Amino acid sequence: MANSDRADTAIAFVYRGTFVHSTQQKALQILKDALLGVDTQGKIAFIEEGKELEKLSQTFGFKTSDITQLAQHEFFMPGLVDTHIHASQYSYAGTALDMPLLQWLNAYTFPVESRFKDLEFARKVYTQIVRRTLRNGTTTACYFATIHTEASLLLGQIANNFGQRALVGKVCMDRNDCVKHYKETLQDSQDETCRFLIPVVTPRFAPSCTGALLEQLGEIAKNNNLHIQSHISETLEEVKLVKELFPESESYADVYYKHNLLTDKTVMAHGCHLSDEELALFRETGASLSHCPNSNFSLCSGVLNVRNVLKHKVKLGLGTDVAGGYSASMLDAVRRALDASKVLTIQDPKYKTLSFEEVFRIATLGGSQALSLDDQTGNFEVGKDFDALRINVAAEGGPIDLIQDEEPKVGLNWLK
Ligand SMILES: Nc1nc2[nH]cnc2c(=O)[nH]1
Ligand SMILES: [Zn+2]
Repeated sequence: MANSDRADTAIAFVYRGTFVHSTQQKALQILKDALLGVDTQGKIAFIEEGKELEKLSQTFGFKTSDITQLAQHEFFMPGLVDTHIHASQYSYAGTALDMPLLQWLNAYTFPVESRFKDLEFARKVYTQIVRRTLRNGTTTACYFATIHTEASLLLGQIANNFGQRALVGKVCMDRNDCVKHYKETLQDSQDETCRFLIPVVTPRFAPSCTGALLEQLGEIAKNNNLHIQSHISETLEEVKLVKELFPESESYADVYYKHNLLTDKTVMAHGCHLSDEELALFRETGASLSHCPNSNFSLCSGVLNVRNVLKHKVKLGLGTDVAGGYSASMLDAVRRALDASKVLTIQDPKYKTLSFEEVFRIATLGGSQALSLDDQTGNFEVGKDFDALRINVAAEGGPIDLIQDEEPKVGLNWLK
């Protein structure tokens, strides 16, 4: 839209100062002394250099006295996007990390998740996780809830009340031999997914679902153009199990592909052990991956080769994967993603370690692309929602000690 068209929309806020974000071309762009206007719909009306003030105030009809000036040590950045987090597992985050995935699910996860039929318990945990992630700077989250529809709806309501952009999945699973009461019938899973208002179609992962359920979920997603989320190739043991359960499929990715669950609105967590052929299938279908390094280390699952994912041009976001990941902070996910990349460099010195700038992009713009929300959020482009964090690196009592007379640097320490 041209500025002259945008001028028709009333401006609600104008900010002047430093803006830090990512674009397709630049992993990290720092715009100093920029002017950003937000219209009454919360959308970015303009972002231009400060020297354009006169022209902008005439075009958009705001007074210079209306401008909010950021302080020297403040900047705006896009809200962080957590592309994979189990809201229902928050109550035991930071504990129970002494087993690999399949045993961990049976020993800790399923018993806790089965408690979410109790709406008061659900309200308590879901309120805490939404509050906590917002405090950590997560403005968009793609949540797994549990198999309980009412509690899953409650999570959506709580996120909405707190102003967090949330995709919420009622977990679907009609196969669970370990905690026998924590599963649904095929019919219930299908009916309850349809009853759920803004669902992300959420088969837990292939081992928890019969082929018949995967088929139904693929149909529901297709007929309603819905987002889809699940897990894939997190551990080698899981990959082997999927081979046994779905012998007719060529690969783990093929199981989802055959059931219409790999689409351009699909986000799959982990993918540590995907082959190049499977990555090519992701690229072809437009499906994306959520990299969850804290979880991958904590459950000893594997190390995702992010360079290879990017080389295959597969959309990629970051996830905390609470409670496989022990931290609900996306800043932690950024740090762990860098650690994971360094592990690969230690193993093979020719491996090009990810830069901080690249991981910043994956945590913001990459996440919004992975969730197919990049027309609304992810960076400061005109027409997108103004979805931002105002960072003050010199905040009273904050975690950073500034060295005087130095230019503020953008690094890993701006959020705690
Ligand atoms: N990390 C993780 N992996 C899974 N695979 C299937 N379910 C889960 C889960 O709850 N957490
Ligand atoms: Zn997960």
